[in-house]
Amino acid sequence: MGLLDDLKERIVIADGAMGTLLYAHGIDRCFEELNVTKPEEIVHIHEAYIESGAEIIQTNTYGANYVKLARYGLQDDVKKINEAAVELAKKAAKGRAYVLGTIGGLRSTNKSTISLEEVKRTFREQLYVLLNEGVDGLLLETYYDFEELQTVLSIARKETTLPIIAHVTLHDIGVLQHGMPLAEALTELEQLGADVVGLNCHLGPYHMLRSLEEVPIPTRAFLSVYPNASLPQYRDGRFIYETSEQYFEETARAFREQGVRLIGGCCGTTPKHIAAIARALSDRTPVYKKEVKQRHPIVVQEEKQTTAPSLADIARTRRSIIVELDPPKKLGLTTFLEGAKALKEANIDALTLADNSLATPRISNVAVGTIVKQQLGMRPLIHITCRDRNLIGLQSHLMGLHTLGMTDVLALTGDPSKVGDFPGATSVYDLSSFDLISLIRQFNEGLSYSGKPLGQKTNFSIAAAFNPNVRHLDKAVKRLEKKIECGAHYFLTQPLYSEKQIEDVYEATKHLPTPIYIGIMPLTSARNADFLHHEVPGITLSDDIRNRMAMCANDRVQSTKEGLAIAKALIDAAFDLFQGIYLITPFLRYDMTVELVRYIHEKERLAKERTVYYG
Ligand SMILES: Cc1cc2nc3c(=O)[nH]c(=O)nc-3n(C[C@H](O)[C@H](O)[C@H](O)COP(=O)(O)OP(=O)(O)OC[C@H]3O[C@@H](n4cnc5c(N)ncnc54)[C@H](O)[C@@H]3O)c2cc1C
Ligand code: MET
Ligand SMILES: [Zn+2]
Repeated sequence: MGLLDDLKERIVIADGAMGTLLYAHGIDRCFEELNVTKPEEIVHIHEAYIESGAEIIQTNTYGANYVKLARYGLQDDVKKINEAAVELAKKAAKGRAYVLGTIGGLRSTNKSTISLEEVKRTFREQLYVLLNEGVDGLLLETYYDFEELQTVLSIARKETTLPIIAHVTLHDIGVLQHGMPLAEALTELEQLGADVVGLNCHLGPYHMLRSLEEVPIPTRAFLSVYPNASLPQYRDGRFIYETSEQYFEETARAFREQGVRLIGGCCGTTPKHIAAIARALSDRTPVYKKEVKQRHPIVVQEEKQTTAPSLADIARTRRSIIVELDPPKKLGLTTFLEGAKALKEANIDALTLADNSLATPRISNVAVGTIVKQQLGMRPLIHITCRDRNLIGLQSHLMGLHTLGMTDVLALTGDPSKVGDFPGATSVYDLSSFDLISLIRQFNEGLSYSGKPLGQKTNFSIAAAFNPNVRHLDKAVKRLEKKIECGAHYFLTQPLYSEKQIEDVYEATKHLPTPIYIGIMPLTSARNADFLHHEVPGITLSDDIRNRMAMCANDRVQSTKEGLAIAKALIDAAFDLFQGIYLITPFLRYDMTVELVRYIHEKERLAKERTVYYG
C-alpha cells in the first residue's frame, strides 16, 4: 500500500507549516539552513505534527534551492541542505508517516524576475537530490505563477513515478493570477500527470472553501488543500497569524464536503490545527459527489470608445509631432503653462509628461495632465513608471487615469531611485515595463491584474520606450518585439544625436508593425552637450557636434541657434523614414521645441507642395 492507495480509500491528513512556526520562535534567517545547523529542532517539529495526526510530512526544503539559498550565501549547499532535510524527516517519521520532498515556487507576481530557463535549472538541481534520498513523493507548493508550475511538473513527471502533489496558490477567490479560473488550472495539472492537485498558502479556509465550491472532483487525481491559518496581521514589526483550532475543526468538515482527500495546513498553522483537522475527520470518510457552483460569468461593460484616433493611428497615417514638457521640479506652473500654450499654438498632437524622470520628484504628471487637458484642451501622454508604485498603486493609478479620461500612456520600468535626488528611496519594481504593458492591455479587456472584472473596459493607447543607445541594437529590437507581444501599440525613442543612428534604427525596425516616434532633444549649451556625452549612459555625441557647441562657449543666443541647427539636421534625417517625431524640451526651454515644431510643419507643407507640383 502506498500513499495513492490510501487516498483511494479515505481522507489523509498532512502536516502544517514549518516556516512560520520557526519564525514564531524568533528565527528570522534561512529556515532551511536549520536542517544542518539545528537538526533536532526540525525533527522535533516533524514529530509534533505526526503526534497531532499527520500521516504525511513534508521535508523542510520549501526554499532550499539555488536562487533562494543564494540570498543567504548558501547557494553551494543545495545538496547538503536537501539531503539533511530528507534524513531528518525520515528520522522523525520512523515509518509512521509518508515523507514528501517539498519544492516551492520561485516566481511570485513578477514573471520577469526569473526566466523559465533559470526556473528549470534550479528545480532540477533540487529535484534530483530529493529523489536520490528516497522520498515517498513530491510536493510542489506555493506556485503563484501557473506557467512555472506547468514547467516544473512536466519535468518532475518525466523523472519519477512517485506520487506528485501539485499546489497552486490563489490570487483571489476562484482565480489564479491574471484571472485563470482555479478549476481550469487543476484540470490542466491533472492532465500533466499530477496525482494530487490542490491549493496552499496565501489565503485561509474562507477563501479556499469558496474557491473549491467551483471545482469539480477530479476524475483521476485527488483533491488537496493546505490553507493558511488566517490572513496575517502585522504587529510590532512581526507577522502574526491568529486562528482558533476550533475554526479549523469546522472548516475541515466543510472541505470534506467539497471532495477534498488530502488536507494539511500552510502558513500560521501549528500542530494544534492539524490535531483539530484530525479530530474533525476522525472517520476519514470521503465524499464522492458534490454540486459544483458555477462561476459567475464576467460581465464587462463596453466603455464608450473615444472617437479621437490614437497616437499610433495618427503616426500610421500622417506626420505626428508630440512634445515632452516635463512637470516642474518646483511648485508653480506659470512657465510650464506658458510653454504648453505656445506648443498648442504651434499645433502639436500631444504633450508628453514625464513621471519623475531621472528619479527626481516633480509635480504629479496626472495633476499637470488634468490641467493641460481641461484648461488648454491638449492631449496629455502620461508616462508611468514601475519605480514609485507597487502593484496596488499602479492599478489605482490606471483606474484614476481612466476616470479622468486620459487614455494615452507610456509604460516604463523607470530610472532607478539611485540615479536621482533620493538615492536611498525604494525602487518598487513589482512589475517591469513588460508586465506593466500586459497589465494595461488586460485593463483594456476589462480585467484587473487578478482577473477581477473592472466593470468597464479601459481604452488606453499604450506607448513603450525604445532605447537605441545601446551597444547591440539587435538586442534592443528584441525587447521591442517582446513589448509588442505584451501589447505595446507604438514606441518613443531616447533622444538620438546622429543621422547615421536614425538610419540604423530605421533599418533595424522596419519589419515592426508598430509606429516609432524618433526622440530629438535640442542641445542648449556646450556644457549640456558634455554632460549628455560623458554622463548619460548610452548617449554619445560626435566630435563634430561637441565642437560646434563648444564654439558657442557661453553665448546663450549662439548656443541656442547651434542646438537648433543640429536638431533640425536630425529632423531632416528622420523626416522621410518616420512619421512620428518626439521632441523633448530641455529645461523648460519651450522656445526651442516650439521652433522645431514650426520647422517640421513648414517642411511638411513644402513636401506636400512638391507632391502636388510634381504629382
Ligand atoms: C521615451 C522615454 C521616456 C522616458 N520617461 C521616463 C520617465 O518619465 N520617468 C523615468 O523615471 N524614466 C523615464 N525614461 C527612462 C527609462 O525608464 C529608462 O531609460 C529605461 O532604461 C528604458 O526604458 P524602460 O523603462 O521601458 O526600460 P526597459 O525596456 O523595461 O528596460 C529596463 C532595464 O533593462 C535593461 N535594458 C534595457 N535594454 C537593454 C538592452 N538592450 N541590453 C541590456 N539591458 C537592457 C536596462 O537596465 C533597463 O533599465 C524614459 C525613457 C524613454 C525612452
Ligand atoms: C510559504 S508557503 C509554506 C512553505 C512551507 N510548507 C512551510 O510551511 O514552511
Ligand atoms: Zn504558506
